[in-house]
Amino acid sequence: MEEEQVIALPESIDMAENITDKTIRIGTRGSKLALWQAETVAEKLQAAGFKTELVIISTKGDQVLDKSLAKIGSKGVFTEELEVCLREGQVEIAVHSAKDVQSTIPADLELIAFMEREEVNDVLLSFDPNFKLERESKAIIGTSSTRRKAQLRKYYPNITTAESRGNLQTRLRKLEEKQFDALMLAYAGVRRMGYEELIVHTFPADEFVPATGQGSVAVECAKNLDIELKKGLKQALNHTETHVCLLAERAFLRTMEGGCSIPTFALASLSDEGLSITGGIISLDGAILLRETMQGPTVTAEEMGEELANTILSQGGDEILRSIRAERGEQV
Ligand SMILES: NCc1[nH]cc(CCC(=O)O)c1CC(=O)O
Repeated sequence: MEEEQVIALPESIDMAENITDKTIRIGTRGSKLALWQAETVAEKLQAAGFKTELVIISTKGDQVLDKSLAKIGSKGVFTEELEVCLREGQVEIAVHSAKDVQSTIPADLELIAFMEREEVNDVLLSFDPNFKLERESKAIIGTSSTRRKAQLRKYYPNITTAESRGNLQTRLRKLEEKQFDALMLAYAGVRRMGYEELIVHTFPADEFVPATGQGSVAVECAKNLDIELKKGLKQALNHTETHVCLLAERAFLRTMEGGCSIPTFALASLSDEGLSITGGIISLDGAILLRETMQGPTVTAEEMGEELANTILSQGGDEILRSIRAERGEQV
């Protein structure tokens, strides 16, 4: 006897039709790099069947260009206004450079995806193709990052740095105007903007360990967004390997209570043996560098990040943090 054929529509198809009915409004900053990131997210979502719309939102980090980030205050300068829109339901998701996202995000919001990471290195750009960075170089390098300044002071003691806040186009204009000889940036942004031909030096990531999250794009949403929709978005956007690495790095940053204007750094990577994370802190003058590497199974990513931070703090990292905060007149 023939078996009766029951053709049940798989639940997932049903669900997919439902969640893709709604247009996903994507909140983004308006800089060229931010738009590149948001468009990449939109393309991935469209490939998964979603309809998308970009909503451009200006942040304090875009508006205040005459102060370094350390002076504006490190918390959420590039993310706060986007988070307000998530909360008020004006957008379903917000897209950020993972590096710009605070280590602890507000309780009513969550990070649902980290996109596949680009090469993590910092690079130097110059309009002079013969520009060479040597250990004794006396060049002026444009950067406003406390981490990059401190690392330069350690490894290139004769270098001078000059401020270079603003979006990548603004910084390139400053380079063009010869406000400095070379401009230091994350390779990820340079690549995404198509400025690779100006690269004259690539810093090795073991000396110039990047900032937490460098090279990855983070996607944030309100916690109370429809759970099936969240699942669908995560499936379309999240890169599992990058996610694991960022969990470890972000746990490190959270435990260090660093924020983006403190010269901490962390970089995790995956291999057959599991997860490896290198991280630490450097004093502003580059004189004291604390850096450690830990290895372990991927399931312990967050614990490893925390343990690494506690190790660094107990080796004198807490002292470095205290003196940086005291110098800035913050409460210690
Ligand atoms: N804080 C600015 C910022 N946020 C993300 C990037 C670059 C792209 C990335 O790392 O994802 C940059 C510029 C830079 O550091 O050169």
